[in-house]
Amino acid sequence: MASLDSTPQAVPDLPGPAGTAAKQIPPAAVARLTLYLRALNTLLAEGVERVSSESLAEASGVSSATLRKDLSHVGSYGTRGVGYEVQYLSRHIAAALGLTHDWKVAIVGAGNLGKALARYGGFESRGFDVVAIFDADQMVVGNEVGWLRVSDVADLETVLHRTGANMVVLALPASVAQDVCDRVVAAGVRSVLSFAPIMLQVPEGVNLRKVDMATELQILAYHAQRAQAPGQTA
Ligand SMILES: NC(=O)c1ccc[n+]([C@@H]2O[C@H](COP(=O)([O-])OP(=O)(O)OC[C@H]3O[C@@H](n4cnc5c(N)ncnc54)[C@H](O)[C@@H]3O)[C@@H](O)[C@H]2O)c1
Repeated sequence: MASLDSTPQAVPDLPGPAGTAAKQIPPAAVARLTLYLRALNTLLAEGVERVSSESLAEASGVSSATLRKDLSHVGSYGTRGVGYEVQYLSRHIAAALGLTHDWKVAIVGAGNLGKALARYGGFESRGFDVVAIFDADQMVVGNEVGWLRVSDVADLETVLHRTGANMVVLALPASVAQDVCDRVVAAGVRSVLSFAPIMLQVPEGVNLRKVDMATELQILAYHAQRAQAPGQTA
């Protein structure tokens, strides 16, 4: 086990005030940190103050060795025989993931997907405030979605600026996604999540993530048919 020390102190790889980590955390570790954070927040809600690496690893579905290695990226080592202080570690991970930053999310496209996302109540508690939703269809503009009113995409730049949106979700047809993405980027937004089934181009310095459920389903289908094939195990 690595040397163990849970004293709350400044660590070299904690994020700066803008939420940018001084040291790059490997993408797979970033994904697992979100799992640890969820488990820690459940423990916090239950009033648990300390947790062993074994228990936290089990609650997150990883091995304790992986957990300890991942946590070394955020500079939190826990105390041998005592474990991790739940609130301290949760704050550390949230800071490393940039979740102490004030994230304001705008959704472009108020169709089936955009409306469902805007109405989902689970983003706010995870640090994401949905501040605007846009559409181009004048039959949709002005409609209420949750507590928001659909803005005209013609006013995209003005509304992004007024609301301080710093993340944009594209829930648009593929045919218009690149044009809208270009406008979003030109308006100064540096984080874009796209559901549109098309490869988008963004300049360097802009983070683009694509969600493709169809691809995920295809991967599942591949594993399912392999598991069903005679002589194969899952
Ligand atoms: N990746 C995934 O897992 C996944 C899952 C579902 C849908 N999708 C994709 O997400 C997108 C949205 O799906 P949906 O079911 O909500 O479609 P939808 O047709 O219900 O909604 C699209 C909305 O975009 C609006 N729109 C069109 N052009 C626009 C523009 N220039 N500016 C602003 N708004 C504009 C339309 O008026 C419409 O309201 C589609 O591209 C779909 O293929 C992806």
